[in-house]
Amino acid sequence: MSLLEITDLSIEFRVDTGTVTAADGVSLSVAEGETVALVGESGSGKTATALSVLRLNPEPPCVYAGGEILLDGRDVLKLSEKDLRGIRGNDVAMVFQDPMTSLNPVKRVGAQVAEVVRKHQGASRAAARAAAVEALREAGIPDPERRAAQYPHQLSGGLRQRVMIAMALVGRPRVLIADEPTTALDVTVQAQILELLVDLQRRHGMAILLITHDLGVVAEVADRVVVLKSGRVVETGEVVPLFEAPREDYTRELLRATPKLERV
Ligand SMILES: Nc1ncnc2c1ncn2[C@@H]1O[C@H](COP(=O)(O)OP(=O)(O)OP(=O)(O)O)[C@@H](O)[C@H]1O
Repeated sequence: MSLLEITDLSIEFRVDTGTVTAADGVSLSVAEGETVALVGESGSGKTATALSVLRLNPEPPCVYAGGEILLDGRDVLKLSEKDLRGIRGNDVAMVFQDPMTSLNPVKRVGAQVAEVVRKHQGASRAAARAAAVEALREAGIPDPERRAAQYPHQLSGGLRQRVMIAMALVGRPRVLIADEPTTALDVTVQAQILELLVDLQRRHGMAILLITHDLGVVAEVADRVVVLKSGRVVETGEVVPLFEAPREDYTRELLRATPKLERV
């Protein structure tokens, strides 16, 4: 059994104007050390599906109308809020598109990472600060001591994303969910962040669920791909064979929108 096994998942948002079905019988799995990409056009249900792994869709209006999400054999949909708190950041961590909205603008980044260290390891203030600098170094931030003393706005977008990755990895998660982690960055920096994720995965053997609309990114880093359309999986398979011979017109359309595909 894979580390993460989503089976027949249905997610609904029950809003004033009616019910929006964000996932309609989605099944996918991610094994240890594997990267699975979730692709699809805007509104296809990628983020709602990914957030459901940590039960982070707001309930209400979100209702999990069916299916299961097994994390190491435990169904996330049946867990108490207390158990979920134990999973978030420990077993499963997330990295989002825009680090500026997740980082506190008036706190030095080192202190923000140290806070996460203290939460996970209960370390002393000094030990947490040292561990934070190490985490920043591991995330490929040059001169991490100096950077730790800076505020988010003093860092480039790429460095801010590295800070977020450092924070996500402090709890040594077994699953990392990366939702459009490079979309806000320019192309060169995108490639560096993807390389960092691949490198960290090799070192720690994490399972990565990567949400992106960019099939170029998928071609570079993913092992398998799951194609979503209107909340349904229309096609799934290993990246290279699927990209070479997509079965569905929808996948072909997505591929046509991608200028060039390369693998690192
Ligand atoms: N909190 C919410 N309340 C109401 N509807 C929601 C909520 N979150 C998502 N939805 C709806 O669920 C559907 C799927 O949205 P989701 O964000 O998962 O798509 P996506 O594939 O991630 O799109 P994008 O690439 O634009 O982020 C959409 O119709 C969206 O409007």
